[in-house]
Amino acid sequence: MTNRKIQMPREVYIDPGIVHDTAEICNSLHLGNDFLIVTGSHTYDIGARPVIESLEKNNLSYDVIKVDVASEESISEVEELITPETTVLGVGGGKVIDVAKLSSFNQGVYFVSMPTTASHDGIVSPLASIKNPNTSISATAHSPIAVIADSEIIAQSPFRLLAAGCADLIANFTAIKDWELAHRLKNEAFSESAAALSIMSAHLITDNIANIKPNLEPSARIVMKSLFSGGMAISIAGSSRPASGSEHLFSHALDKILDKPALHGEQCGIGTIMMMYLHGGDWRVIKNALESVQAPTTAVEVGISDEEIIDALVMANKIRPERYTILGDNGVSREAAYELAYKTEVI
Ligand SMILES: NC(=O)C1=CN([C@@H]2O[C@H](COP(=O)(O)OP(=O)(O)OC[C@H]3O[C@@H](n4cnc5c(N)ncnc54)[C@H](O)[C@@H]3O)[C@@H](O)[C@H]2O)C=CC1
Ligand SMILES: O=C(CO)COP(=O)(O)O
Ligand SMILES: [Zn+2]
Repeated sequence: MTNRKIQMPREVYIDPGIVHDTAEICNSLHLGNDFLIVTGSHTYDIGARPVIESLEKNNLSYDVIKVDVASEESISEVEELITPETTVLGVGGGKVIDVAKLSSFNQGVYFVSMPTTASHDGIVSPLASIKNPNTSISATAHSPIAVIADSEIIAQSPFRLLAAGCADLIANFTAIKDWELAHRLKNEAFSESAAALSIMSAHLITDNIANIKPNLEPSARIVMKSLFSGGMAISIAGSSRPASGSEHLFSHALDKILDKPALHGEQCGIGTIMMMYLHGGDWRVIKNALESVQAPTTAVEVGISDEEIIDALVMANKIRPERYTILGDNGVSREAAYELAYKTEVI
């Protein structure tokens, strides 16, 4: 069977306090009695505790594992705890959700996505970004059976994380330009509906910038809804193409170079400014939008040196050679990379 399927979550909840209804929601979906909570060291108290309370109140059994990196190793550790009866609950940031998503997919069991913040657009997507020492892959996994996003928990998460989520969405503007280019130059399959949904998701942020503020539930809801529709675009495309282009390759390159990378969305946002310049678009509009949501736009703000920015720009086209972007087959020269970062005020 070669037909491509589009997967979507069956139920999506974006509500304040919804985490306390985890057991009721799982019961209504007939997800059984055995749960594995995949969470992180920070997110255990914030997100996993109320989940545990809900499961215990309803006499559902559970196990807990904490993971902090999205690597093959953490996926194997989680898989060891999964039985055919397990439903995996991924409670945390992007890395936790990717590990929960891929380990449950590998073991053929259901997965519920429970974000504790709105920092990335993988919350509902069927793909998992996995990093190993030499590779950064976008692995095929599955969509969550349900998304339970507690907008109160998300609103109280550090605003830097929400700003990163906005930047990950603003990156869609250059990701779509790259995808269109690959379609025209390399005949790569292109989905009009996925592209339109991706751009609409980015506009949900740029059109609502004045309403995205710290510690406000309605703000968290706007960001979460935009990440949801951005994730749907990835589902329709069946690849991260609508949300990941040259700006993401730059971010993946930084992840390889840096001991302590900045947030995924922050790096992608800075990459979007520079890639919009390369596309001949209005990079200042991107910079202003990022500034308005308090996302960083310069290397200094994220503690990255000029040299590391240049290294990442030069390395970016080699990260996923099969993903054609404005960086072309040969990438940018060191001199051009310097000009690019300098002219866009990144360095
Ligand atoms: N599967 C996909 O389609 C996508 C995957 N990604 C991946 O997601 C990852 C990036 O996700 P991030 O969430 O930025 O990184 P992350 O998972 O490392 O989380 C960032 C930090 O936020 C903390 N955090 C989460 N919720 C919190 C809360 N409520 N209060 C305080 N701290 C909280 C975490 O503990 C962590 O220290 C990357 O690995 C990226 O490649 C990003 C976009 C799409
Ligand atoms: O981060 C993503 C979309 O925002 C997914 O990207 P990658 O496929 O490049 O890992
Ligand atoms: Zn991203």
